[in-house]
Amino acid sequence: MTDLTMDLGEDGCSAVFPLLTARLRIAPLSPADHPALAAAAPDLDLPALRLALEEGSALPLCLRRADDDSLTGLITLTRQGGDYTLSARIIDGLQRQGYGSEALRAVLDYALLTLHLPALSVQAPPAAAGLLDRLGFVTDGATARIDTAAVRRLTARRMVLVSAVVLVDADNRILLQQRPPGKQLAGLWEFPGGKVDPGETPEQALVRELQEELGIDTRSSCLAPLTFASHSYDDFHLLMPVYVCRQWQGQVRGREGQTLAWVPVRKLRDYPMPPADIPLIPILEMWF
Ligand SMILES: Nc1nc2c([nH]c(=O)n2[C@@H]2O[C@H](COP(=O)(O)OP(=O)(O)OP(=O)(O)O)[C@@H](O)[C@H]2O)c(=O)[nH]1
Ligand SMILES: [Mg+2]
Repeated sequence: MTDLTMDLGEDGCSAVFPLLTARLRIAPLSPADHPALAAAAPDLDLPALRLALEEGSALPLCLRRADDDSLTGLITLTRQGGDYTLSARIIDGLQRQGYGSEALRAVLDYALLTLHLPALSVQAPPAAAGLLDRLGFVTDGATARIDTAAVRRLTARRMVLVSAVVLVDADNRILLQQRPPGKQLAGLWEFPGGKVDPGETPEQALVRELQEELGIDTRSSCLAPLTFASHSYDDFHLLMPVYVCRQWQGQVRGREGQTLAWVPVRKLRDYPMPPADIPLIPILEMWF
């Protein structure tokens, strides 16, 4: 039998949570969630959920929007004997916006491929049949069930290699650029860089991208490996080597219409970044 809360430390922290999706942060229910949940879903028995969480027999996961932290829903994994069930609740007024499937993909991935639960079942109202079918559930009467193989098929993603660079100026500030409207993750602040083309090394890709995006010249020898990001987006897995560069020629300018900002490392958290970049912040805080 699996302790559903095994990834939670004594302080409720964990290396796994929050699970991040394109729009959501998914984290175990905490007392700070109670007021919003009680207001949005008064029928939920919050004390019982907290007790089950403390006993390790249930893992209630709160869904909050990453941009404004507003409550979106609750997904609960429950152990009953040797069986594991799932229930999902999207707050009234927020249904049919894709939050359910976005969150369920991440939670199924976590439950079956990280916690290694063998299978999960869900009480399936007829209205959810289409969604559950798309996710890979097999319906039998009022119950739908999904197993590890189906979740692997659901979450299989192509690997995309992207090189990025932390450009550091003489005042130890770091260059961020804002993703322009119309692109994926528009409005978020990222490190310059881009996809590695076939036949290119990650360093060659960066030298090219820095010229295309910022109009500056540098060389592979000026790019020192710093760290990497590895993150599953809904439709691909991003693997992103991150370099640091302090030497280049030319004046940095946004050649693709993007807004630029030179940011002292202590201010990085003021700039909303793509989920893949969040784990990079403490590393930069340590180094700069
Ligand atoms: N450059 C860059 N890309 C990032 C970062 N973080 C992150 O998730 N990505 C993701 O990596 C993917 C590729 O980046 P990109 O859009 O810059 O690729 P690109 O320059 O080749 O652009 P293009 O495909 O529009 O020609 C995007 O989905 C982007 O959201 C980051 O810090 N820098
Ligand atoms: Mg780019």
